[in-house]
Amino acid sequence: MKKIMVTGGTGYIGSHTLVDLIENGYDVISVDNNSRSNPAMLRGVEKITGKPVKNYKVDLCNFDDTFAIFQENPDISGIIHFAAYKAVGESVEKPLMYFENNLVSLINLLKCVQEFNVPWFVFSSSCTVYGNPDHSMVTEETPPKPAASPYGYTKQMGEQILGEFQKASNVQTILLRYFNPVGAHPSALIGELPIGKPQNLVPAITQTAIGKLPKMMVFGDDYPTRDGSCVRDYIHVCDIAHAHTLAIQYLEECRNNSGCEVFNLGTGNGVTVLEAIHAFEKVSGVKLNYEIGPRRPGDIVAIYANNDKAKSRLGWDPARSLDEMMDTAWRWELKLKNDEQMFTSAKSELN
Ligand SMILES: NC(=O)c1ccc[n+]([C@@H]2O[C@H](COP(=O)([O-])OP(=O)(O)OC[C@H]3O[C@@H](n4cnc5c(N)ncnc54)[C@H](O)[C@@H]3O)[C@@H](O)[C@H]2O)c1
Ligand SMILES: O=c1ccn([C@@H]2O[C@H](COP(=O)(O)OP(=O)(O)O[C@H]3O[C@H](CO)[C@@H](O)[C@H](O)[C@H]3O)[C@@H](O)[C@H]2O)c(=O)[nH]1
Repeated sequence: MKKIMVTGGTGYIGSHTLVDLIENGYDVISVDNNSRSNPAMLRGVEKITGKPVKNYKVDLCNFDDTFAIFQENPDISGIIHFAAYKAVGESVEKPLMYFENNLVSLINLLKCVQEFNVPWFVFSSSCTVYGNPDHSMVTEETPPKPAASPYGYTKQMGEQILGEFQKASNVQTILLRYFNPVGAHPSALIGELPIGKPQNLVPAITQTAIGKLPKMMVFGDDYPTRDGSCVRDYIHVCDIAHAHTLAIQYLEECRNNSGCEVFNLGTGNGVTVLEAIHAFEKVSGVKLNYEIGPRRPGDIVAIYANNDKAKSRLGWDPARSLDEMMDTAWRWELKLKNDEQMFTSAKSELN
């Protein structure tokens, strides 16, 4: 059984990917310092899969502690590197914190990859690398534009570091550019746990619907789109998670032609903010208290994926609908309300 190290395994996408890897026969370990997540998330992973999962509570910016994990696990076949800070606004306020955390952790990991001859590496990138594109539909060949934030630069630089490292080391590398991951596992045992006031659309919707937030704001309805609100490519987190298993299988079967390959992970459908809200209202039966506000500075007008490459090369089939995304996000929010106790008590484990 191949062993995969998942960094950021107690986070949103990492936890769903642990489930998918285990269900597809991989042995996993997680490395997460819980700086942005709740350790209780792994209990959900264990409940779904029936398997215990070990998390190393280590800051990947600490080289010695990171190295020690590899010494203990010299049989790691691949790394899926999710661990990073991801809040765009915070990155504008604290750029050094973002450059340090997201880049030092990556470099430390790559030094260990070199030392321990780990053959496969999968990196969490983002459609943020395309900036505000000239055409809304982007392919992997669409040239990256200057990033809109320090966070975006960490993803662009991460891709560049990996591209150069791959040429020098021959480590088989895949860069996955996620569009907008949303929703939760259908069991409602794991999902997204935003820290503080949610900045992203779907958690803002579900927290408003449940009454944690009094109302939500639609950031602008005067864009040149079909209803004036911004267009994004929302993609179910379980479909994103499965793409990682497929990426590992792709590397395992030596189908990686160039050594460092990029894949867009989106559904290929552009959805406006208002369409997303209406889909939520339909599946939940809850009328959302929202109002139209001003544009959010830095927002991209419209972007969605051309996902042909991931479909044809990885055999990926992102089949879950917008309704399923909203339904699972809502059921997770309802579950959180009931299980608040579990997450509050688990919070005492944080740091
Ligand atoms: N969620 C999105 O919308 C989205 C979109 C595009 C790309 N991404 C990228 O995908 C990855 C995962 O995102 P997510 O939504 O699961 O985020 P998340 O915040 O839920 O998970 C990231 C995890 O990394 C951990 N972490 C951060 N720095 C660490 C460090 N130095 N050492 C050890 N652990 C550390 C955090 O505690 C957290 O559990 C990130 O790299 C993010 O930039 C996310
Ligand atoms: O309360 C809210 C929150 C969001 N939006 C709008 O909803 C859309 C989506 O916003 P959001 O969920 O914040 O996603 P993005 O702005 O597309 O950014 C996300 O998706 C990018 C691409 O994956 C990642 O790089 C970023 O880290 C991640 O925050 C945008 O038009 C926002 O203006 C609102 O109208 N009201």
